[in-house]
Amino acid sequence: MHRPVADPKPVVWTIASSDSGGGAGIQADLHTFNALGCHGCSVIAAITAQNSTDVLSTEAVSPAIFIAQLNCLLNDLPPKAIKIGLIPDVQLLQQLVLWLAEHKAKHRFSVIADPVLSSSTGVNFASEQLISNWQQLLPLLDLITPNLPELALLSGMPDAPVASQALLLTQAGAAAVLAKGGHNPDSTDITDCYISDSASFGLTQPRITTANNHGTGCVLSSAIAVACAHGYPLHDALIVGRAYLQQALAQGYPTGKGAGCLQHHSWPIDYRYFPKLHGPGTIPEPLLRFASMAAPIGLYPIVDSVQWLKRLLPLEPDVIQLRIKLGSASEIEQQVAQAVQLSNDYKLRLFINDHWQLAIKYGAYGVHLGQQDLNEADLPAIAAAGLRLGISTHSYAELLRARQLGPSYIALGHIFATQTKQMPSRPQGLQRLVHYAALCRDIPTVAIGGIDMLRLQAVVNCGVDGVAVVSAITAQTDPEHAFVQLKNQFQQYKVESRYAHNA
Ligand SMILES: Cc1ncc(COP(=O)(O)OP(=O)(O)O)c(N)n1
Ligand SMILES: Cc1nc(C(=O)O)sc1CCOP(=O)(O)O
Ligand SMILES: [Mg+2]
Repeated sequence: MHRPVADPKPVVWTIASSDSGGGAGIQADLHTFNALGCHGCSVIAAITAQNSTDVLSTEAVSPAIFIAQLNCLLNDLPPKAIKIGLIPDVQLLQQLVLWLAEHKAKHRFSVIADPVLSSSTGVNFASEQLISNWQQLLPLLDLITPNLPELALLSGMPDAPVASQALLLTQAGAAAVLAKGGHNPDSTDITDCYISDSASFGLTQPRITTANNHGTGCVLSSAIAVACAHGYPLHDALIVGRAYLQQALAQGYPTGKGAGCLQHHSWPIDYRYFPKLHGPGTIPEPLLRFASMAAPIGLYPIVDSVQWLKRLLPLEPDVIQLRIKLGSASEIEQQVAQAVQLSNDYKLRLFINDHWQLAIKYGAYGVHLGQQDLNEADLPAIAAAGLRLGISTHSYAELLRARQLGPSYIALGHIFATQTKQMPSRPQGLQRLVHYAALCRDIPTVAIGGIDMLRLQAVVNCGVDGVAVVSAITAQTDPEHAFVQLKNQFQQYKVESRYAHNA
């Protein structure tokens, strides 16, 4: 008998200590790995006798068994990512620095470290020597996630602004720092501050006031490590980590007499749990209102000339886009003017790609803009003119930025490899499409990139409202026939997928 071959689960390690109370440490890390679809392995540095109120005692393992765990796992279960947590022993931390220096480059795993220098129950694990060892670890880390007291200990500049302290850790070798703002008692929101060589931004969420908060740092760093192991870029891993933590906190439960635990659940898809991004090109909340799409998007052909519009408009596309990349300014203007006139004649919804001034001037139904285009466009003018706005996205970070602008639809790309355009990002694939579409339940979505008749049903089943295609129509020997087939199949798959969801 043949069994279906499942995709292998990425392997993630936690190098940390046991929390006998089950809410933090190795125990919380393994729950997080499992809930987010990874296989967890553990390298135990110490055993703590701990309950919900106190850490009563801590005993580190011997260096021999510490190294034996690392080496035996590396031989058989090499990690895609490693999370480092509490290592309350100078000798073990020194061993770890040497071990990572020897193996990290060759095995190319990500290392995310939560420098647990004190427990939430008030126990201080930090000695001068331990802090100095953490400083030696910095150049081996892809990300370090200190809270504010830990950041102060590691930077040695407790009175400097958070961003300056975080910058100091990057100058000492950490590839990136997420300074967690939860210990700032004055705010109803929590803002974490991210700094790397190439970027800095903030992630803000409402503070969840709860006594069930034991292990938050462990869970956040573990969730970030998992998202890295699944291949998400670090920016997106931070977003997934924050959303997972917020969801787990919102559903936390009491245990003993002290702090309760977080509820481990599943991949976060509820927009409520996702952070707001602050940084260049972002606004925290929609300040503009773009007109809505009025009717579902459906099959969405993208063409590069008025000639193509003349061929397809009589076939009544649900929505269509004119995407011109070549020609002089006056040629482009002429094409846009004719295209809008044609779309009015057929009473069909036409989006103009990139050329938002011309779209406003000639009164198109909408404008489609990419992330780069957004930096140059006058969004208030587009909204004031009553045009719809579609925005391209290729990651969680871009998706949150787009959502915060309140557009009429969000494009999710590129799902599969495409020959039509050079893409700087990797294909997203269907699993990510499911997550992105679920995060946009209240706003129409369009999948784009490498979609053809064979892939249409799988894409529709991911829950998108529309599917945008270029070559599946324009590169076919009979484009009109291809369009009609795609449109009909789209409708049929949509009905079937709705039926399947309701069954
Ligand atoms: C529906 C839809 N999705 C994505 C794009 C791509 O827009 P952008 O990222 O601005 O890239 P260019 O199309 O300008 O090359 C799109 N046009 N339409
Ligand atoms: C124009 C464009 N934008 C993309 C994005 O992901 O933003 S993918 C893409 C090309 C889509 O062409 P085809 O259907 O031939 O693969
Ligand atoms: Mg563009």
